[in-house]
Amino acid sequence: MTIDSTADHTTRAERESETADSDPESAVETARRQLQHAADHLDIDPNIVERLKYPTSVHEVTVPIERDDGTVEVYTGYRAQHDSVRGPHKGGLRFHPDVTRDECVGLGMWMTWKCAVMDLPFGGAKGGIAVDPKDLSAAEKERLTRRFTEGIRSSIGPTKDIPAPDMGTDPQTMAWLMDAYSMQEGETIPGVVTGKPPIVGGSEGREEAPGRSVAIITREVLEYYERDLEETTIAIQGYGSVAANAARRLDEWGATVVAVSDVNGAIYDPTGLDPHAIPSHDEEPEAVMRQDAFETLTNEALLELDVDVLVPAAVGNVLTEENAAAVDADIVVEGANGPTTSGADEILAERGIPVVPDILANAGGVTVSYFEWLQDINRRSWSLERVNSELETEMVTAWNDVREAYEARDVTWRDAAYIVALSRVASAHEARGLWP
Ligand SMILES: NC(=O)C1=CN([C@@H]2O[C@H](COP(=O)(O)OP(=O)(O)OC[C@H]3O[C@@H](n4cnc5c(N)ncnc54)[C@H](OP(=O)(O)O)[C@@H]3O)[C@@H](O)[C@H]2O)C=CC1
Ligand SMILES: O=C(O)CCC(=O)C(=O)O
Repeated sequence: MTIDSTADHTTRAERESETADSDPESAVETARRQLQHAADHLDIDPNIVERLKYPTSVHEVTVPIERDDGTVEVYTGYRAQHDSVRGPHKGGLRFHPDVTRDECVGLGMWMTWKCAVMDLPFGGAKGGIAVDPKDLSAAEKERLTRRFTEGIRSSIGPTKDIPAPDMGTDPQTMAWLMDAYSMQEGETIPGVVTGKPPIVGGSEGREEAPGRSVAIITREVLEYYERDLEETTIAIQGYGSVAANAARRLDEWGATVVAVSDVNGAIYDPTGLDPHAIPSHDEEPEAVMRQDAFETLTNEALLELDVDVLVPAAVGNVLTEENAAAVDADIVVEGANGPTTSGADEILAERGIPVVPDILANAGGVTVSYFEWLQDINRRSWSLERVNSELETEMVTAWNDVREAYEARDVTWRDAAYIVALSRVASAHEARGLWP
């Protein structure tokens, strides 16, 4: 079988993009553009690139649940599996009102590159349910998670596809998923999901890992540009799992975190906030704007603060063609997945503002998920010290791989990370033969 991507006709990706012309750029469009951009720097089979623009499969399930008042509400859930040439599909589950099929496909593609840039033996996937978890009681969330797990049960498993937390989900959600799956399979199978509480096979350090990796990569990029972490001001959008942990680590390491935000807006203090005194989203949703603050700002204004480092770590598509010219940070480190549209990427590159991409910066989450999966298989847990020490090693190794690609070619940091990832994925496809 061959995929003819050179013939004079539009590709499926182009046709799909045309239908979404008037909408803001979707995650899958951004992901495809980024893939093509990086592929243009590499001598790889264009058929492999064409194949990688699509998921292997997308599961869509109807998720009816009984609300606490006895009525039934019906939600839609997805699991998009992008590529598994290097190992089982891996990636988070998102509970958020904006979840769509295309978003899951785009986020699943990013997981493939994220696992490859970290050299983990996983492919990429992402899933979610279009729901506002803040509208549900804990019991309703549990019923939703169990019903969704039943819907996707045949396509997940420790050697097939391993979900994990993402926006709107947490260790408790993962424990319910593990229990629902294990009950149906007739045995306890902790390795079906990562990000669980340690008492049921979760790893120490998993929850704070994506934020820790954002902090490690921020430290490395500052060193690369010969900047002192202790003289660095940082604005962070969001205050969830990724943002709060990044803020706390960076603060402990001597940086000055001057702004953080929740869905309602941002707080700002040019002399520095105390990230440990502000409850994270998991500790108390929407708590940021309830803090006493030197100044409050909108989320949009946070992105335009004059700081050394800007870390968008909440939702996607916040840096766009409309505001990229107003970004006043010297460096952007992506904590969220897909915070920068392709148009914004170009403007920031023209302005000489380095953007360190999500697939490297927040990859600590999936890396410790890999450690968790190993611990589950071996039925032996690691200490927090071991987890953090191995995470540090993996992050610095990946940083060095990306830095070498960056120095070897005239490319952006995003292209450099894609070059590392795509080379590994494409080589695996070539070695296995077309088209696993
Ligand atoms: N969790 C993980 O393991 C990983 C997550 N990521 C990515 O990081 C990002 C954040 O995820 P995570 O920290 O887990 O999410 P959480 O659900 O823990 O937190 C989300 C945070 O974003 C805030 N928020 C929600 N909507 C908006 C908005 N429109 N504008 C500004 N802030 C908003 C929330 O505020 P409020 O409290 O008011 O709701 C909350 O502080 C996502 O892009 C996710 O895909 C990446 C790697 C791993
Ligand atoms: O831990 C994982 O498997 C994936 C986490 C995730 O969804 C992400 O890194 O975006």
